[in-house]
Amino acid sequence: MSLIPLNDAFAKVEEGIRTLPAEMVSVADALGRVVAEDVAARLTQPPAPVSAMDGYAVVSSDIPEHPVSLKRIGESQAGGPFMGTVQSGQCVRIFTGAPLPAGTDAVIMQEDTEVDGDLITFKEVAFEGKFVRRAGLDFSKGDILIKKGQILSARDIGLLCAMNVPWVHVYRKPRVAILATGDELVMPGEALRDSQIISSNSLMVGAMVTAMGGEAINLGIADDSESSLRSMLAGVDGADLLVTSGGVSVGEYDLVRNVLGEEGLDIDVYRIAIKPGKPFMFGRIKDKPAMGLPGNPVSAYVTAFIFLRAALKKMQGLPFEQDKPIRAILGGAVKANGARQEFMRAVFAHNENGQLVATPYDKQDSAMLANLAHCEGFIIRPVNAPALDKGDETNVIYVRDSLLSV
Ligand SMILES: Nc1nc2c(c(=O)[nH]1)N[C@H]1C(S)=C(S)[C@@H](COP(=O)(O)OP(=O)(O)OC[C@H]3O[C@@H](n4cnc5c(N)ncnc54)[C@H](O)[C@@H]3O)O[C@H]1N2
Ligand code: MOO
Repeated sequence: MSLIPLNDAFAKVEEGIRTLPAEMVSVADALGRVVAEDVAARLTQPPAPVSAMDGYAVVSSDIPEHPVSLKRIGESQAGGPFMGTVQSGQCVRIFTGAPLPAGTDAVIMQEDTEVDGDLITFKEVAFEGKFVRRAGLDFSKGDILIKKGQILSARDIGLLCAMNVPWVHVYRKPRVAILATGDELVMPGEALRDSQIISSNSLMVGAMVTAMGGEAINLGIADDSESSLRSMLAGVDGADLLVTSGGVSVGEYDLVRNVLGEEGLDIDVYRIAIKPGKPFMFGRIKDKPAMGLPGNPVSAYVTAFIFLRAALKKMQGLPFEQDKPIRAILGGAVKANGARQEFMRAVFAHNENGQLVATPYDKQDSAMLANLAHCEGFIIRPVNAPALDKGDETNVIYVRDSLLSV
Protein backbone atom coordinates (compact mmCIF):
# COMPACT_ATOMS: atom_id res chain seq x y z
CA MET A 1 0.00 0.00 0.00
CA SER A 2 1.51 3.37 -0.95
CA LEU A 3 2.10 6.03 1.69
CA ILE A 4 0.15 9.33 1.64
CA PRO A 5 2.36 12.46 1.41
CA LEU A 6 2.27 14.52 4.61
CA ASN A 7 0.67 17.58 3.01
CA ASP A 8 -2.16 15.51 1.47
CA ALA A 9 -2.85 13.83 4.81
CA PHE A 10 -2.77 17.21 6.52
CA ALA A 11 -5.37 18.64 4.10
CA LYS A 12 -7.66 15.61 4.67
CA VAL A 13 -7.46 15.95 8.45
CA GLU A 14 -8.27 19.65 8.15
CA GLU A 15 -11.44 18.80 6.20
CA GLY A 16 -12.55 16.43 8.95
CA ILE A 17 -12.16 18.86 11.87
CA ARG A 18 -14.86 21.41 12.77
CA THR A 19 -14.52 24.58 14.84
CA LEU A 20 -16.46 24.27 18.11
CA PRO A 21 -19.17 26.73 19.23
CA ALA A 22 -18.38 29.63 21.57
CA GLU A 23 -19.23 29.83 25.27
CA MET A 24 -19.13 32.60 27.84
CA VAL A 25 -16.58 32.32 30.66
CA SER A 26 -15.53 34.50 33.55
CA VAL A 27 -12.40 36.54 32.83
CA ALA A 28 -10.89 34.75 35.85
CA ASP A 29 -11.09 31.49 33.88
CA ALA A 30 -10.09 32.88 30.49
CA LEU A 31 -6.29 32.42 30.48
CA GLY A 32 -5.18 30.62 27.31
CA ARG A 33 -8.69 30.63 25.80
CA VAL A 34 -9.30 31.76 22.22
CA VAL A 35 -11.57 34.79 21.85
CA ALA A 36 -14.67 34.16 19.71
CA GLU A 37 -15.95 37.79 19.42
CA ASP A 38 -14.23 41.18 19.41
CA VAL A 39 -14.36 42.86 22.83
CA ALA A 40 -14.91 46.63 23.25
CA ALA A 41 -13.93 48.69 26.31
CA ARG A 42 -16.93 49.51 28.50
CA LEU A 43 -15.31 52.67 29.86
CA THR A 44 -12.71 55.32 29.11
CA GLN A 45 -9.44 54.90 30.99
CA PRO A 46 -8.59 57.03 32.84
CA PRO A 47 -12.16 58.39 32.88
CA ALA A 48 -10.92 61.91 33.81
CA PRO A 49 -7.47 63.58 34.01
CA VAL A 50 -5.54 62.15 36.98
CA SER A 51 -2.25 62.88 38.70
CA ALA A 52 0.83 60.75 37.89
CA MET A 53 2.61 61.81 41.13
CA ASP A 54 2.08 62.61 44.80
CA GLY A 55 2.28 66.40 45.08
CA TYR A 56 0.12 69.48 44.39
CA ALA A 57 -2.37 70.23 41.62
CA VAL A 58 -1.83 73.77 40.36
CA VAL A 59 -2.88 76.28 37.69
CA SER A 60 0.21 76.07 35.47
CA SER A 61 0.13 79.76 34.52
CA ASP A 62 0.72 80.57 38.24
CA ILE A 63 4.24 79.05 38.17
CA PRO A 64 6.05 80.12 34.95
CA GLU A 65 9.20 80.48 37.12
CA HIS A 66 10.10 79.61 40.72
CA PRO A 67 9.95 80.05 43.63
CA VAL A 68 6.20 80.78 43.83
CA SER A 69 3.98 80.31 46.92
CA LEU A 70 0.33 79.25 46.64
CA LYS A 71 -2.42 78.59 49.19
CA ARG A 72 -3.46 74.98 49.75
CA ILE A 73 -7.30 74.80 49.81
CA GLY A 74 -7.98 71.05 49.98
CA GLU A 75 -7.04 67.52 48.99
CA SER A 76 -7.76 65.05 46.15
CA GLN A 77 -7.27 61.31 46.65
CA ALA A 78 -7.92 58.38 44.31
CA GLY A 79 -11.52 57.61 45.28
CA GLY A 80 -11.94 60.94 47.18
CA PRO A 81 -11.82 63.83 44.69
CA PHE A 82 -11.70 67.56 45.53
CA MET A 83 -15.16 68.90 44.70
CA GLY A 84 -14.51 72.64 44.30
CA THR A 85 -12.88 74.75 41.59
CA VAL A 86 -9.31 75.96 42.02
CA GLN A 87 -8.57 79.66 41.29
CA SER A 88 -5.30 81.34 40.44
CA GLY A 89 -3.17 81.61 43.60
CA GLN A 90 -4.50 78.34 45.01
CA CYS A 91 -3.39 74.71 44.94
CA VAL A 92 -4.70 71.32 46.10
CA ARG A 93 -2.78 68.46 47.75
CA ILE A 94 -3.04 65.48 45.35
CA PHE A 95 -2.02 61.81 45.29
CA THR A 96 -1.05 59.46 42.46
CA GLY A 97 -4.13 58.34 40.52
CA ALA A 98 -6.41 61.03 42.05
CA PRO A 99 -8.59 63.17 39.73
CA LEU A 100 -7.27 66.63 38.87
CA PRO A 101 -9.51 69.28 40.51
CA ALA A 102 -11.46 71.63 38.19
CA GLY A 103 -9.33 74.65 37.29
CA THR A 104 -5.95 72.88 37.63
CA ASP A 105 -3.91 71.59 34.70
CA ALA A 106 -0.57 70.47 36.18
CA VAL A 107 1.00 68.68 39.15
CA ILE A 108 4.24 69.53 40.95
CA MET A 109 5.91 66.65 42.83
CA GLN A 110 6.02 67.07 46.60
CA GLU A 111 9.85 66.73 46.50
CA ASP A 112 9.92 70.12 44.70
CA THR A 113 7.92 71.98 47.37
CA GLU A 114 8.29 73.42 50.86
CA VAL A 115 5.32 73.30 53.20
CA ASP A 116 4.57 75.96 55.81
CA GLY A 117 1.05 75.25 57.11
CA ASP A 118 -1.29 76.01 54.19
CA LEU A 119 1.37 77.96 52.30
CA ILE A 120 3.12 75.81 49.71
CA THR A 121 6.27 77.12 48.03
CA PHE A 122 7.06 75.61 44.62
CA LYS A 123 10.70 75.22 43.53
CA GLU A 124 9.93 73.93 40.02
CA VAL A 125 8.07 75.52 37.09
CA ALA A 126 4.71 74.18 35.93
CA PHE A 127 3.40 73.76 32.40
CA GLU A 128 0.08 72.51 31.10
CA GLY A 129 -0.15 68.72 31.41
CA LYS A 130 2.90 68.28 33.67
CA PHE A 131 2.50 64.92 35.55
CA VAL A 132 -1.10 64.67 34.31
CA ARG A 133 -2.54 61.53 32.70
CA ARG A 134 -5.19 62.87 30.33
CA ALA A 135 -8.67 61.28 30.12
CA GLY A 136 -8.54 58.34 27.65
CA LEU A 137 -4.72 58.17 27.73
CA ASP A 138 -4.91 54.36 27.92
CA PHE A 139 -8.13 53.75 25.92
CA SER A 140 -11.63 55.06 25.25
CA LYS A 141 -15.06 53.51 25.70
CA GLY A 142 -15.93 51.46 22.59
CA ASP A 143 -12.31 50.79 21.55
CA ILE A 144 -11.87 47.19 20.32
CA LEU A 145 -8.84 46.10 22.33
CA ILE A 146 -9.26 42.31 22.32
CA LYS A 147 -9.87 40.68 18.94
CA LYS A 148 -11.58 37.51 17.74
CA GLY A 149 -9.00 34.73 17.31
CA GLN A 150 -6.66 36.07 19.99
CA ILE A 151 -5.28 33.70 22.66
CA LEU A 152 -5.71 35.36 26.04
CA SER A 153 -2.51 36.00 28.00
CA ALA A 154 -2.18 37.13 31.61
CA ARG A 155 -1.71 40.68 30.21
CA ASP A 156 -4.97 40.40 28.28
CA ILE A 157 -6.76 39.31 31.46
CA GLY A 158 -5.50 42.51 33.13
CA LEU A 159 -6.67 44.59 30.16
CA LEU A 160 -10.14 42.97 30.12
CA CYS A 161 -10.53 43.79 33.81
CA ALA A 162 -9.46 47.42 33.20
CA MET A 163 -12.02 47.54 30.34
CA ASN A 164 -14.64 46.54 32.96
CA VAL A 165 -15.40 43.33 31.06
CA PRO A 166 -16.05 40.55 33.60
CA TRP A 167 -16.79 37.79 31.06
CA VAL A 168 -15.73 36.95 27.55
CA HIS A 169 -16.90 34.77 24.65
CA VAL A 170 -14.34 32.07 23.88
CA TYR A 171 -14.38 28.88 21.84
CA ARG A 172 -15.36 25.84 23.86
CA LYS A 173 -12.50 23.65 25.07
CA PRO A 174 -12.18 20.56 22.86
CA ARG A 175 -12.92 17.36 24.79
CA VAL A 176 -10.53 14.66 23.63
CA ALA A 177 -11.10 11.03 24.60
CA ILE A 178 -7.82 9.12 24.73
CA LEU A 179 -7.73 5.33 24.49
CA ALA A 180 -4.56 3.24 24.65
CA THR A 181 -4.57 -0.28 23.26
CA GLY A 182 -2.37 -3.27 24.02
CA ASP A 183 -2.35 -6.33 26.32
CA GLU A 184 1.14 -5.38 27.43
CA LEU A 185 0.20 -1.99 28.85
CA VAL A 186 -0.43 -0.84 32.43
CA MET A 187 -0.84 2.69 33.77
CA PRO A 188 2.11 4.30 35.62
CA GLY A 189 2.31 3.15 39.24
CA GLU A 190 0.48 -0.12 38.63
CA ALA A 191 2.19 -3.42 39.43
CA LEU A 192 4.18 -4.68 36.42
CA ARG A 193 4.05 -8.35 35.49
CA ASP A 194 6.63 -9.96 33.17
CA SER A 195 6.99 -8.22 29.82
CA GLN A 196 4.41 -5.57 30.64
CA ILE A 197 5.20 -1.97 29.78
CA ILE A 198 3.81 1.31 30.99
CA SER A 199 1.40 3.30 28.88
CA SER A 200 3.32 6.54 28.56
CA ASN A 201 1.28 7.63 25.54
CA SER A 202 -2.02 8.09 27.41
CA LEU A 203 -0.84 10.81 29.76
CA MET A 204 1.69 12.28 27.30
CA VAL A 205 -1.05 12.86 24.74
CA GLY A 206 -3.36 14.05 27.52
CA ALA A 207 -0.74 16.58 28.61
CA MET A 208 -0.44 17.83 25.04
CA VAL A 209 -4.23 18.24 24.89
CA THR A 210 -4.14 20.25 28.14
CA ALA A 211 -1.25 22.42 26.92
CA MET A 212 -3.19 23.15 23.73
CA GLY A 213 -6.28 24.31 25.62
CA GLY A 214 -8.32 21.09 25.46
CA GLU A 215 -9.75 18.73 28.07
CA ALA A 216 -8.30 15.24 28.08
CA ILE A 217 -10.60 12.36 28.99
CA ASN A 218 -8.52 9.27 29.66
CA LEU A 219 -10.56 6.21 28.70
CA GLY A 220 -7.86 3.83 29.94
CA ILE A 221 -6.36 0.82 28.22
CA ALA A 222 -8.18 -1.65 25.99
CA ASP A 223 -6.57 -5.07 25.80
CA ASP A 224 -6.00 -6.73 22.44
CA SER A 225 -9.51 -8.16 22.20
CA GLU A 226 -12.35 -6.90 20.08
CA SER A 227 -14.83 -6.99 22.99
CA SER A 228 -12.58 -4.86 25.22
CA LEU A 229 -12.02 -2.23 22.56
CA ARG A 230 -15.70 -2.16 21.66
CA SER A 231 -16.91 -1.71 25.24
CA MET A 232 -14.36 1.01 25.97
CA LEU A 233 -15.45 2.93 22.91
CA ALA A 234 -18.68 3.72 24.75
CA GLY A 235 -16.69 6.39 26.59
CA VAL A 236 -16.33 8.40 23.40
CA ASP A 237 -19.90 9.69 23.51
CA GLY A 238 -19.30 13.05 25.24
CA ALA A 239 -16.09 13.80 23.40
CA ASP A 240 -15.37 15.99 20.37
CA LEU A 241 -12.45 13.87 19.16
CA LEU A 242 -11.25 10.32 19.78
CA VAL A 243 -7.50 9.65 19.90
CA THR A 244 -6.28 6.07 20.12
CA SER A 245 -2.71 4.93 20.44
CA GLY A 246 -1.29 1.63 19.28
CA GLY A 247 -2.84 -1.16 17.31
CA VAL A 248 -2.87 0.52 13.90
CA SER A 249 0.02 -1.16 12.06
CA VAL A 250 -0.16 -4.54 10.34
CA GLY A 251 0.35 -6.93 13.29
CA GLU A 252 -2.10 -9.70 14.12
CA TYR A 253 -3.34 -7.89 17.21
CA ASP A 254 -3.61 -4.51 15.54
CA LEU A 255 -7.32 -4.32 16.04
CA VAL A 256 -8.15 -0.66 16.09
CA ARG A 257 -8.81 -0.35 12.38
CA ASN A 258 -10.83 -3.56 12.29
CA VAL A 259 -12.98 -2.91 15.35
CA LEU A 260 -13.53 0.78 14.60
CA GLY A 261 -14.33 -0.25 11.03
CA GLU A 262 -17.14 -2.50 12.28
CA GLU A 263 -18.38 0.37 14.49
CA GLY A 264 -18.74 2.54 11.39
CA LEU A 265 -15.33 4.17 11.07
CA ASP A 266 -14.78 5.96 7.75
CA ILE A 267 -11.06 6.12 7.12
CA ASP A 268 -9.80 9.22 5.27
CA VAL A 269 -6.09 8.78 5.94
CA TYR A 270 -4.05 5.67 6.68
CA ARG A 271 -0.27 5.23 6.46
CA ILE A 272 1.61 8.39 5.67
CA ALA A 273 5.07 9.19 4.35
CA ILE A 274 6.66 10.38 7.60
CA LYS A 275 9.21 8.88 9.96
CA PRO A 276 8.38 8.13 12.67
CA GLY A 277 4.60 7.88 12.48
CA LYS A 278 3.92 5.90 9.33
CA PRO A 279 0.80 3.98 10.51
CA PHE A 280 -1.12 7.17 11.47
CA MET A 281 -4.83 6.94 10.77
CA PHE A 282 -7.61 9.54 10.59
CA GLY A 283 -11.31 9.16 10.01
CA ARG A 284 -14.75 9.55 11.56
CA ILE A 285 -16.63 7.32 13.95
CA LYS A 286 -20.17 7.93 15.24
CA ASP A 287 -19.95 11.31 13.48
CA LYS A 288 -16.85 12.31 15.43
CA PRO A 289 -13.32 12.71 14.14
CA ALA A 290 -10.98 9.92 15.23
CA MET A 291 -7.19 9.83 15.13
CA GLY A 292 -5.24 6.59 15.42
CA LEU A 293 -1.71 7.32 16.63
CA PRO A 294 0.95 4.63 16.31
CA GLY A 295 1.94 2.85 19.53
CA ASN A 296 5.66 3.62 19.55
CA PRO A 297 5.91 6.61 21.90
CA VAL A 298 7.93 8.87 19.58
CA SER A 299 5.68 7.98 16.64
CA ALA A 300 2.65 8.82 18.81
CA TYR A 301 4.23 12.13 19.83
CA VAL A 302 5.30 13.19 16.33
CA THR A 303 1.89 12.43 14.79
CA ALA A 304 0.13 14.17 17.69
CA PHE A 305 2.54 17.11 17.35
CA ILE A 306 1.63 17.48 13.68
CA PHE A 307 -2.06 16.53 13.52
CA LEU A 308 -3.53 16.70 17.03
CA ARG A 309 -2.17 20.17 17.79
CA ALA A 310 -3.44 21.52 14.46
CA ALA A 311 -6.84 19.90 15.10
CA LEU A 312 -7.07 21.38 18.61
CA LYS A 313 -6.22 24.79 17.17
CA LYS A 314 -8.89 24.58 14.48
CA MET A 315 -11.48 23.38 17.01
CA GLN A 316 -10.72 26.55 19.00
CA GLY A 317 -11.02 28.90 16.03
CA LEU A 318 -7.30 29.13 15.22
CA PRO A 319 -5.65 28.36 11.87
CA PHE A 320 -5.04 24.70 11.06
CA GLU A 321 -1.39 24.82 10.08
CA GLN A 322 1.97 23.11 10.30
CA ASP A 323 4.81 24.76 12.17
CA LYS A 324 6.89 27.04 9.96
CA PRO A 325 10.43 25.67 9.83
CA ILE A 326 13.36 27.92 10.66
CA ARG A 327 16.91 27.66 9.37
CA ALA A 328 19.72 26.17 11.44
CA ILE A 329 23.21 24.81 10.95
CA LEU A 330 23.76 21.10 11.42
CA GLY A 331 25.91 20.19 14.43
CA GLY A 332 26.42 16.68 13.02
CA ALA A 333 26.18 14.88 9.67
CA VAL A 334 22.92 13.25 8.53
CA LYS A 335 22.46 10.40 6.05
CA ALA A 336 20.53 10.62 2.78
CA ASN A 337 16.80 10.30 3.48
CA GLY A 338 14.35 7.79 1.99
CA ALA A 339 10.71 8.00 0.95
CA ARG A 340 9.35 9.34 4.26
CA GLN A 341 9.83 12.91 5.55
CA GLU A 342 11.85 12.42 8.71
CA PHE A 343 11.52 14.30 12.00
CA MET A 344 14.90 13.83 13.73
CA ARG A 345 15.14 14.63 17.44
CA ALA A 346 17.87 17.21 17.97
CA VAL A 347 19.57 19.38 20.57
CA PHE A 348 19.51 23.10 19.69
CA ALA A 349 22.10 25.66 20.82
CA HIS A 350 23.49 28.98 19.59
CA ASN A 351 27.10 29.24 18.42
CA GLU A 352 29.44 32.18 19.06
CA ASN A 353 27.99 33.98 15.98
CA GLY A 354 24.49 33.70 17.40
CA GLN A 355 23.47 31.10 14.78
CA LEU A 356 21.14 28.25 15.71
CA VAL A 357 22.93 24.88 15.63
CA ALA A 358 20.86 21.67 15.55
CA THR A 359 22.65 18.46 16.48
CA PRO A 360 20.73 15.22 15.85
CA TYR A 361 20.86 12.39 18.37
CA ASP A 362 22.82 9.39 17.06
CA LYS A 363 19.93 7.05 17.80
CA GLN A 364 16.49 7.90 16.40
CA ASP A 365 14.58 4.72 17.32
CA SER A 366 10.88 5.54 17.68
CA ALA A 367 10.65 3.71 21.01
CA MET A 368 13.21 6.03 22.71
CA LEU A 369 11.45 8.54 24.94
CA ALA A 370 14.44 9.98 26.84
CA ASN A 371 15.90 11.81 23.85
CA LEU A 372 12.40 12.94 22.85
CA ALA A 373 11.92 14.52 26.28
CA HIS A 374 15.39 16.10 26.17
CA CYS A 375 15.33 17.43 22.61
CA GLU A 376 14.56 21.07 21.78
CA GLY A 377 13.05 20.20 18.43
CA PHE A 378 13.23 18.32 15.16
CA ILE A 379 15.50 18.50 12.14
CA ILE A 380 13.17 18.17 9.13
CA ARG A 381 14.51 15.85 6.44
CA PRO A 382 12.44 16.09 3.23
CA VAL A 383 11.61 13.00 1.19
CA ASN A 384 14.73 11.77 -0.69
CA ALA A 385 16.92 14.58 0.72
CA PRO A 386 20.66 14.08 0.08
CA ALA A 387 23.17 13.42 2.88
CA LEU A 388 24.36 16.59 4.66
CA ASP A 389 27.56 17.38 6.57
CA LYS A 390 28.11 19.09 9.87
CA GLY A 391 27.94 22.85 9.13
CA ASP A 392 25.37 22.52 6.30
CA GLU A 393 22.04 24.36 6.58
CA THR A 394 18.79 22.58 7.37
CA ASN A 395 15.18 23.27 8.36
CA VAL A 396 14.19 22.74 11.99
CA ILE A 397 11.16 23.24 14.20
CA TYR A 398 11.02 23.78 17.95
CA VAL A 399 8.83 21.48 20.01
CA ARG A 400 7.96 24.13 22.59
CA ASP A 401 4.55 25.50 21.68
CA SER A 402 1.36 25.83 23.64
CA LEU A 403 -1.57 28.17 23.87
CA LEU A 404 -0.54 29.54 27.26
CA SER A 405 1.23 32.88 27.35
CA VAL A 406 1.88 35.25 30.21
N1 LIG B 1 5.45 -5.60 9.52
C1 LIG B 1 5.35 -4.31 9.91
N2 LIG B 1 5.50 -4.04 11.20
C2 LIG B 1 5.41 -2.77 11.60
C3 LIG B 1 5.18 -1.74 10.66
C4 LIG B 1 5.00 -2.09 9.32
O1 LIG B 1 4.78 -1.23 8.44
N3 LIG B 1 5.09 -3.40 8.97
N4 LIG B 1 5.17 -0.46 11.11
C5 LIG B 1 5.99 -0.16 12.26
C6 LIG B 1 5.80 1.15 12.69
S1 LIG B 1 6.45 2.36 11.67
C7 LIG B 1 5.24 1.46 13.88
S2 LIG B 1 5.24 3.10 14.41
C8 LIG B 1 4.66 0.48 14.75
C9 LIG B 1 3.29 0.95 15.21
O2 LIG B 1 2.51 -0.08 15.53
P1 LIG B 1 1.10 0.04 16.24
O3 LIG B 1 0.57 1.41 16.12
O4 LIG B 1 0.25 -1.04 15.75
O5 LIG B 1 1.46 -0.12 17.75
P2 LIG B 1 1.59 -1.42 18.64
O6 LIG B 1 2.01 -2.56 17.78
O7 LIG B 1 0.36 -1.53 19.42
O8 LIG B 1 2.78 -0.99 19.56
C10 LIG B 1 4.04 -0.66 19.05
C11 LIG B 1 4.98 -0.42 20.23
O9 LIG B 1 4.53 0.67 20.99
C12 LIG B 1 4.29 0.32 22.33
N5 LIG B 1 3.10 1.01 22.83
C13 LIG B 1 1.84 0.81 22.41
N6 LIG B 1 1.00 1.61 23.11
C14 LIG B 1 1.75 2.29 23.99
C15 LIG B 1 1.45 3.24 24.98
N7 LIG B 1 0.17 3.64 25.21
N8 LIG B 1 2.45 3.77 25.71
C16 LIG B 1 3.73 3.35 25.49
N9 LIG B 1 4.07 2.45 24.56
C17 LIG B 1 3.10 1.92 23.82
C18 LIG B 1 4.07 -1.17 22.27
O10 LIG B 1 4.33 -1.80 23.49
C19 LIG B 1 5.02 -1.59 21.19
O11 LIG B 1 6.33 -1.73 21.72
O12 LIG B 1 4.55 -0.76 14.10
C20 LIG B 1 5.74 -1.14 13.40
N10 LIG B 1 5.56 -2.48 12.93
O1 MOO C 1 7.05 5.19 11.75
MO1 MOO C 1 7.27 4.06 12.98
O2 MOO C 1 6.49 5.36 13.51
O3 MOO C 1 8.94 4.18 12.40
O4 MOO C 1 8.19 3.95 14.34
